[in-house]
Amino acid sequence: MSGPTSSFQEIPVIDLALADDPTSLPALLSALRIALTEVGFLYISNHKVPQQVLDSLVDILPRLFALPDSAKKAAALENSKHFLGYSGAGTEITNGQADVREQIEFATELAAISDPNEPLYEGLRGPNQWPTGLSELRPIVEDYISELTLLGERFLILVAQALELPSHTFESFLSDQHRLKLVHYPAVTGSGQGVGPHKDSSGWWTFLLQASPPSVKGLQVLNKAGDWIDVPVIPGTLVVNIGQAFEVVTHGICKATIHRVLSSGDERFSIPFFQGVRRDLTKSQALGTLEDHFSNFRRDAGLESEESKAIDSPFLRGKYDTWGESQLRTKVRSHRINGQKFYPTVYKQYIEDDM
Ligand SMILES: O=C(O)CCC(=O)C(=O)O
Ligand SMILES: [Fe+2]
Repeated sequence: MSGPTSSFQEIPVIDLALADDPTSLPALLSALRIALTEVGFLYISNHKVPQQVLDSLVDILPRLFALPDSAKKAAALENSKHFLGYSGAGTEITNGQADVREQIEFATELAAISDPNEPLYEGLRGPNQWPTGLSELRPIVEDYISELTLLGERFLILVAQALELPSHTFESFLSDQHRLKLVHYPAVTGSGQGVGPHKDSSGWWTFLLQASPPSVKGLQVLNKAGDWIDVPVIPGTLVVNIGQAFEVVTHGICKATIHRVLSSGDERFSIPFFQGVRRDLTKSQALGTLEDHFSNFRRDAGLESEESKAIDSPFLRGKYDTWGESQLRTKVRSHRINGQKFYPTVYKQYIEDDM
């Protein structure tokens, strides 16, 4: 199995304030490098996202999910060609089992493309849908997406430096569209699958705000020994993890680590932001751009080659050459009603193509 690269027992906390002083920056970069290459999951503190932007979104979640069904269904994801909107508990399957969570997916606000000459995957672009009866939500979500977009860009500069690359190396991979999910795990009796074990497939990096008090547990990550390690809420931090495209571009040096959420008797809220990869990125660009750097890196770091090289990615395994098409296939497979309705020419092929 390709997974995390070491048997870590806890998730490192990286203090981004160390980047503000050239004398403390090296300590940050070396801690970040270990987190990236040996764990694949980290917390960041002092991330500079304004507290009011975080609080406003966290505070509105209970009211949002308590809206009547009709208000949520006004934004139903199944009506969106762009896979944006509300989906109810049990409609998403991870690892062959239904996830017990309801969620609303938003993205950077973009106009839909109507040019039939554009690739089909450009259908992923498009406007958000908003539930009715909660007009405060839109500015709060839009501010949050703007701030997280900036944080993501700042963070990628540090990641490049930690991996001994020019500071702006990773910018050229970024999409104009990032995605944000507001997630509600209802309380269950006993324990259940909030979301099953998975690697994040939809983005470059994930920045997750755990939006419940520290007493509420649920998120866990898998280490190499096969143990599930808790990722408790640490106030003032965001959890950061690697998405599959980043694993591909770094030739497996940075792993997209497997994680899951267990439901419990406490309801739980969370807010993952998925930094997007440009849809026209091809496999050869993804693999070729930094190939020499990462093969030297592996040798210099003394990493065991076969293990760190094994990359488990549907993007690489699949027959579709662009990130956009591989994303569209993933979305169609998880939201089949949308697939049938909006992508009838490829629906059957994507569903039957198990790779
Ligand atoms: O709810 C969480 O803490 C994690 C959610 C997650 O892993 C995902 O939606 O990809
Ligand atoms: Fe995830």
